[in-house]
Amino acid sequence: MIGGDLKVARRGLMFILSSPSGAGKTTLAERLLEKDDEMVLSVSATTRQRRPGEAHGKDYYFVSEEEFTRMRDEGEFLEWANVFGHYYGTPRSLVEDVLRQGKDVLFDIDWQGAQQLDEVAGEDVVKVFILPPSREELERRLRQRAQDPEDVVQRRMAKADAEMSHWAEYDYVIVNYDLDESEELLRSILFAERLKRRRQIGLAAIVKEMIGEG
Ligand SMILES: Nc1nc2c(ncn2[C@@H]2O[C@H](COP(=O)(O)OP(=O)(O)O)[C@@H](O)[C@H]2O)c(=O)[nH]1
Ligand SMILES: Nc1ncnc2c1ncn2[C@@H]1O[C@H](COP(=O)(O)OP(=O)(O)O)[C@@H](O)[C@H]1O
Repeated sequence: MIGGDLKVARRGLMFILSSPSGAGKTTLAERLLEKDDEMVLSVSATTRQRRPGEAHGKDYYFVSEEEFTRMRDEGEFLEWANVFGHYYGTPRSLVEDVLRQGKDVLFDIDWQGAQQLDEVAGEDVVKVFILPPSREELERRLRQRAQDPEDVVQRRMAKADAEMSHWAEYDYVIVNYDLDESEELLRSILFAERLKRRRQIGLAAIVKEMIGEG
């Protein structure tokens, strides 16, 4: 809901975060979700291995290639892509349920997923690209995270340029220098997008009553 005592319903939005691996999108997504009860994370299916500390059904649905293929062929994904040699897909059911409630869905997906969602749900999609301050800092963060073996870190750094080359397809870009600052910037984008006139439902009738038009 929006505003103080004035309760205006709204259309839920599809809030997409993309970035090269290590730039900070997962951390920022978690911070956004912690403090916002009108937003739900879209949990993707993936064939990549679970990292230490990751939980099935929370961070991802970790599935076999066979299961992923079955889900894809049965149309269970809103979008899917092969990223860094593994499959990732967005299950359709949760997204549709959350949007129907007028709540927002947060997506941590790559540029391929963002393109596909844009095609199917354009005006409900808001896309934010997170850039690292530099390649050196990106590599430092990937290593500091210590969730990937050396060969994976190298592969993800090699792919970073290709990922970042899609920055101009996004509505907003945040250079993630400082986490606290980036979190506030991201939240300000979200709040502004929620207040867009075309996302608020029933305003015409409310204003009409307020200004006493016959
Ligand atoms: N298209 C698409 N990309 C996804 C999905 N889930 C995760 N990704 C992307 O896949 C890439 C790898 O994700 P992950 O293995 O968690 O590594 P991370 O980027 O280091 O967090 C990232 O760019 C994610 O945004 C999905 O459902 N669809
Ligand atoms: N602004 C920042 N300054 C320093 N470290 C950061 C910043 N943003 C993220 N990190 C750290 O960088 C690592 C990668 O962040 P993560 O959210 O996993 O990136 P991604 O999901 O984009 O791969 C994590 O250890 C995270 O705590």
